[in-house]
Amino acid sequence: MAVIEVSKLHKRYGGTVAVDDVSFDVERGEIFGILGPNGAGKTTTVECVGGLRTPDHGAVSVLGLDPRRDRADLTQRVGVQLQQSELPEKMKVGEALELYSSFYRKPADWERLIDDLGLGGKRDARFGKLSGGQKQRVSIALALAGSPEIAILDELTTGLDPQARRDTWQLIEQIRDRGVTIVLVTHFMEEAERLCDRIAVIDSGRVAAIDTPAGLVSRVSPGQRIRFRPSPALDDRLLRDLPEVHEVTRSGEQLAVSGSDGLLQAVTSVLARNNIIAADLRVEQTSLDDAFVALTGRSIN
Ligand SMILES: Nc1ncnc2c1ncn2[C@@H]1O[C@H](COP(=O)(O)OP(=O)(O)OP(=O)(O)O)[C@@H](O)[C@H]1O
Repeated sequence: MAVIEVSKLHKRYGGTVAVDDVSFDVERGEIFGILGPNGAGKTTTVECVGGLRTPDHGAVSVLGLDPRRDRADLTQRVGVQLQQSELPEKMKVGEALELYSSFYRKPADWERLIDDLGLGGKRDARFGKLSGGQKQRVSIALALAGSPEIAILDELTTGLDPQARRDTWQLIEQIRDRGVTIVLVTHFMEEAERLCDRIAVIDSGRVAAIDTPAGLVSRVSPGQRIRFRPSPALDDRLLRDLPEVHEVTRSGEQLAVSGSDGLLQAVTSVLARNNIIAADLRVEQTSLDDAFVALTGRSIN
């Protein structure tokens, strides 16, 4: 059952069209990713979903409610953690959670929440003294303070080190396991691939595709890519002439050869016949990065 329905959403700021005819549905219980580069319109989209912005056109329904008209009801049922949510530096973690919980009709047990989020020892710590990862945990805790059915999390792991990012991913999975539907805005491929059940790829305000991570990857022509350093150096034409080879690119001494199934065998046979050793040989499968490039014509970064 869809808990969020967005249809032909459109929003412009002066001369900039930020969101251009965006449509998608989010099913109950899933982690739905909104993936795109900076400026793609992701934040504007989720702000419209959360009732924080008014679309110019289009329809948004969240748990059957209109986010603008029914804002008071919606805030009781949808937790929003937006980019750069900052608390006063001197505020203590426990004070912030207690205050936020008081806004809700059915608040979560905030003491348990801070324990669950690994912040038990930080209850009396001031927000300004926390690490980046701890601040993110507090902002997740605040988004969950009202026991929401849906949590909207925007660029949650930007600025975190790889370990803190992985810890945050685990947390998000735990939150989903409790039955909360999650909308996750991100520009990290790995994050989207690891966490999301489905992803809307957004570029320049438009939806380029919506699918599971595996479904997005399978839209790109299936094939293989191999990388190696030929020793001695090799004339690229030997490889380009093979029917299995689509493309040969060179970066310094390293060659990247992409092509269809059977590529590895065809290339290694040519190398063996010509007494060429393939040093540092790696075989790569098509990734979400490749899918993104194929869908949008450019890399996310
Ligand atoms: N309040 C605003 N006033 C004017 N332009 C805005 C405003 N907010 C966003 N924009 C512009 O709208 C476009 C979409 O911005 P938005 O923040 O929604 O994208 P995003 O995908 O979330 O990017 P980021 O990841 O950098 O936040 C950008 O070109 C941005 O500069």
